[in-house]
Formats: sequence, C-alpha cells, structure tokens
Amino acid sequence: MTTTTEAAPATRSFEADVAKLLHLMVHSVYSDKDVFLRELISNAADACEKLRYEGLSNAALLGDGGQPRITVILDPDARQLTIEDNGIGMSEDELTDALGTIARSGTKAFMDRIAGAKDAEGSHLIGQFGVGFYSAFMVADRVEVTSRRAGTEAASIWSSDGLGTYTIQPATLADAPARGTRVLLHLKEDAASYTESFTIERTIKTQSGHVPVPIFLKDTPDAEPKQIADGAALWTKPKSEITAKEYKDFYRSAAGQFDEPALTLHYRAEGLHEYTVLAFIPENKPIDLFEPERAGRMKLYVRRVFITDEAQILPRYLRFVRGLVDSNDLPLNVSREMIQESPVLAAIQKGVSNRVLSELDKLSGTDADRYLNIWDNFGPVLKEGLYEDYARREALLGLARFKSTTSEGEWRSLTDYVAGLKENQTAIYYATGTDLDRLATSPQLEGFRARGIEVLLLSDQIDSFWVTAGVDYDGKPFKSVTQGLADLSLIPLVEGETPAAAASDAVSGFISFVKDALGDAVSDVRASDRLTTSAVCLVAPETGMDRQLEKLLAGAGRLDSAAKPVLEVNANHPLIEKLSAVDAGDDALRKDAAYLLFDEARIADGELPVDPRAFSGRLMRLLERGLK
Ligand SMILES: Nc1ncnc2c1ncn2[C@@H]1O[C@H](COP(=O)(O)OP(=O)(O)OP(=O)(O)O)[C@@H](O)[C@H]1O
Repeated sequence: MTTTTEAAPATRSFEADVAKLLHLMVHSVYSDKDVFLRELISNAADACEKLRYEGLSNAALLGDGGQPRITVILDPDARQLTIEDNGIGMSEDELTDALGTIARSGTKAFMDRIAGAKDAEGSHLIGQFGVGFYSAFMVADRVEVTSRRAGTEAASIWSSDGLGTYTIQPATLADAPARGTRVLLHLKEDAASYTESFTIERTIKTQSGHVPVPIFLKDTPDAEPKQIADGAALWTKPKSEITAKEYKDFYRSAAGQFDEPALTLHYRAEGLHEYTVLAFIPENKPIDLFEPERAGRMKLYVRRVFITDEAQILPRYLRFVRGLVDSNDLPLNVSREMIQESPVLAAIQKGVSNRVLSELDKLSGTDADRYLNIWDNFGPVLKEGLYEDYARREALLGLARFKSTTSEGEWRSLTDYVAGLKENQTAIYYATGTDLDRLATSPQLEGFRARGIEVLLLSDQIDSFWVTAGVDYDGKPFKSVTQGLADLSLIPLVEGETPAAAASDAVSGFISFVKDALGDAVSDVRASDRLTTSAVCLVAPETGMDRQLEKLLAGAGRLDSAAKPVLEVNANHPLIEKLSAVDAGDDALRKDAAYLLFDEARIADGELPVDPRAFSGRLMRLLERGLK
C-alpha cells in the first residue's frame, strides 16, 4: 500500500467523455483484454523517451535514476499488477490533465463511433483501436498511479475505481518512484491470470517486445527482476536479421494497430544525409483517418533518441503511414521548433515522401492485389495530394485507380484508360457523384456509352476538388460529362448505334419555348449530343463549377450562389417529338411539360423538384388529361 501525507485526497469528476469511455471499458465484453498491457507499456516507454530527450538539454533531470527501464511486478497473493517506469513522470497538474480528460483526437473519433455502435460492435472497436490508459479498467477495479516528475521533489498519487470520480493527493517521496510513474492495478477476480509470470511474459514479448526501452519482470514483489525485452531498436538491425513476425510485432506495438502491415518499408538512406526509415502502411483503415485534426504520426529519432512525432515528415495525404525516421545528421541538442526549420529535415521529408510513393508504385506492379487493397483503403486520402502536392502529382496520378463505366467493378489505372482512348478522343471523361451505382446509370453517360467511351466514375468527396485543379494525364485534360458541351460528334459510334438526327424545326421551336418558359431557372436549353435514351438531362455551363462540386459546397454552406444549369434535350426522343407537335396554342400544356422535364432531370440527378407542390400539381393535370 502506498501511504500518503496528511493532506486529504481531493475527489474530482472525470470529464464527461472519459466517464463514457470508462463505462464502456468496465462493461466491455471484449475478449482480448491483453491490450491494456500494451497500452500501459507504450505509455511507460514514451515517458522514458521523453525524458531521454529532455535530458539532452537538462542533464539535471536525469538525476541518479539510472538507465531508462520499465519494470513489471506481479503480486499473485494480492492480485496486483504494477507497471513502473523511470521516465519523465507527471506532476499533480499533469496527472489531472492526462488522466482526467481525453486529449487524443483518435479517442474522440472512437467515442463518436462507439456512441452509435451496438454492444458487440463496440467491443470489436476496442480491439481495432487502442484507447490508452483507460483500458486498464477492463481488468482492474481500482487503479493507482503514483508519479514523480523528473527533477522535482514532489510526488502525487491518483486513484480511481473508474466509476466517475478519481482522487488525487500528494504521496511521500519514499513511497514514490525516484523518478517516473508507477501504475498499480488491483485486478478483478476474473483477471487473476495477469499475475502469472508465463502469461505476462508471453503477452509482453508479443505485444511490446520491440519498444525501445528494456523491460524487466519480477514474478513477485521480492523476486529478482529478469530482463524479458532488450529495448534494442529494431530499425538499427540489418534487414536480413529481422523476421516478418518481428516487423509485424513492432508495427503493432508502435502503431497501436491490430492488423498486419500491408507494406513494410525499411531502408537506410546514405549519401548527403544519413537516416534510417522503418515505415508501415496498415492493412486496415484507422477509424479517425478523416478527422480534420488527424495528422501523420511518423516519429523522428536522432541517433536512437526519440525527438518528436510532430515533425510532419510526410505530407498530410500520407497520414496513414506509420513508423519512424532515425537521423544521423540532425543535432541532438536543438529544440523541436528549430528542427522544423532544418534543411536536413526538409531533405528527409522529401526523400521519405518520394520513397513511399515509389514503393507503392513498385508494389502495384509486383503484387496488384495487395496494392489494390491499399488503394481501396487509402486512395481517397492519397487523392488529396493531387491538388495539394503539385510536385508529386504525376506520381500520384500514376498510383491512382478508378472504377469506370467499362471496368465492371474492377479498378483501372490511367495508363489503362489512355490505352483505350477512342478515335478523336481528346479528354479523359469522368462523372462525379456520391453513389457509384447511381452514377453509372446517369443519363449524361448515354452518348459516351453509344461511342464506347470509358467514363471514370468518381464517388469520393475529394474527387470533385482535384479534378478542378487543372490536372491532366498524358496531355489529356480531365473533363466532366456533366459540364459544358459534350462535343462527341467527332467520335464514331459503336456498331449498331444510329446517329442522332439534327433537331427538326418543330423540336427547335419547342426547345426555344422551354427556354422562355423556364426563364431564369436555367442558363440555357439546347439539343444534346450526349443523350440517347433519356429525354432530358442537366449539365453545368462550360465555365464555372461542376454540378457535383456545387452541391458539395452548398451542402457545407460554402456557396453563396450556384450557377444555373443547362437543360439538354434529346431531339430524337419520341416524347420530345410528340411535345414538339403539340398545338402551339396549348400553352398551358407546353408550360407544364417544360417544368416537368426540368424537374425530371433534377430527379435523375438525385435532387428534389424545384417546387415539389407545383410539380405534383402539374403531374396530376397531365395524368388527368391523359385519361380523358
Ligand atoms: N507512464 C506514464 N508516464 C508519463 N505520462 C504518462 C504515463 N502514462 C500516461 N501518461 C500521460 O497520460 C496521457 C494519456 O495517456 P493515454 O494512454 O490515455 O493516451 P496517449 O498515450 O496520449 O495516446 P497514444 O497512446 O496515442 O500515444 C499521455 O499522453 C501522457 O501524457
């Protein structure tokens, strides 16, 4: 037991989010509870690394606390498990901040997901996603954290049963670690196996065998500590001496993931700058991938000393890559801020970013399935680079894969696309939308189908943005099938398709009538060369935004005024021909028809009629007339 000084413990409530998370942990039915150990050891290792870094500029912090180490102590008789480190430690305020609130963006995303999840799914989510310190409450009914900030003469003890409140009070120095943090778990009855030496040793070796701090195990509080992990930095070993399992274990403990790495990148850059890279692309998508504050987590080491994970070694669109860079050239004794400005870091950023892309490219050739799995997960993120990173646009376009009107659900590269260009085709055509199936049946695609022209179907939000960034591939611009004139007349029809006849005078007359009737609602009404079976469709004017981008911006409240669409009319459609033949004096019918055609085109685009009431009135009038 830890004795404390006289001061009465202060009882405080957890932040609402923490209370929710704890409730979840305590009631978790998740079977793989072992993850708590990985989380606590990872925190202990981080604390040692932070001290190593701060000790560089302030040697006094290190005191005589010895080499960094993590000690795990088992006490089967008392059903207790302790994880102790001699790292940076926490002051009382830091304890309150760190263990009373949730700071991690990932945890917030996790909470949001869990709020809507059913019990079983929630448990599954914990498995996919490390949730830090609080996971201790999966196995413990009370947790006590005694901590002493390095270089200070004060220690505090934080204690909680995970049920809504915690206490915090000063601890006597004699009962606190000389430096660092001791986490004592009072294990639940059904978690007694975590005091078994064999179980703990095996679990630590698998989950945390490669943390860069040595780990010692004491079978009982009085036993001699034995070393169970050497803290050797895996990345410094030659590739030939590292097994696939070692890479996987390292990835899991470093990235806090439970999947396999889909791509492992381990190399040493030599030449002007020397550094080692060990990086992984996960097999699964992390759930916070699209959180606005989600940043890359590549760690920067200098000669094996952890410096920061905020150096933004990789651009934002590679934020799914996990791992580290260990530099030989950066000075150890500069501040994190100075490092940001260092030309050495700039060279590393450039080198590693290029290498990740070139390795992906290589993989796409050597193991297409594995590559496509990566694209499936991270393509929408990589595509952010198409408008953010002009210098690597070419490389990113080479990596991009698309579904298309002719790909039958398979992925196509732009090289594939360009190889299938039709005679006189001068652009790469695409359609953007939110739903692939609906996109594939858009009326706007009909004229392209009739000519066998492949159209890329772009259904990620990001697609509406990069296509407008002046991107081209192999000298061909990207062109939306829902914007401007299709200009398909020069491209031959596939066999069996009959060419559209020019609009007759009657149809031309009707088109002018529709244009007058719709007035300001449209910017033009014209005969179409992109329709073969539908009567009408809407497209965006030649200049300005694509309709899908407009919808996205309007949905996000970032659009003041939308451009008026163009209504295209299929001059050869029987309905249009019949309407064109209606007596010019029957204006009421022709007007209703004009509006109905416009609304019908909106509906085909997944929108509502402009005025749903007026729409149904017109529809009723027309039906009644038809039944007369
Ligand atoms: N052993 C420890 N020594 C020092 N500080 C610690 C220790 N354990 C936890 N902390 C502090 O508590 C904070 C919260 O820990 P938690 O495990 O919940 O998330 P995290 O470690 O920040 O997230 P991540 O696992 O993604 O790095 C840490 O950021 C750290 O400041």
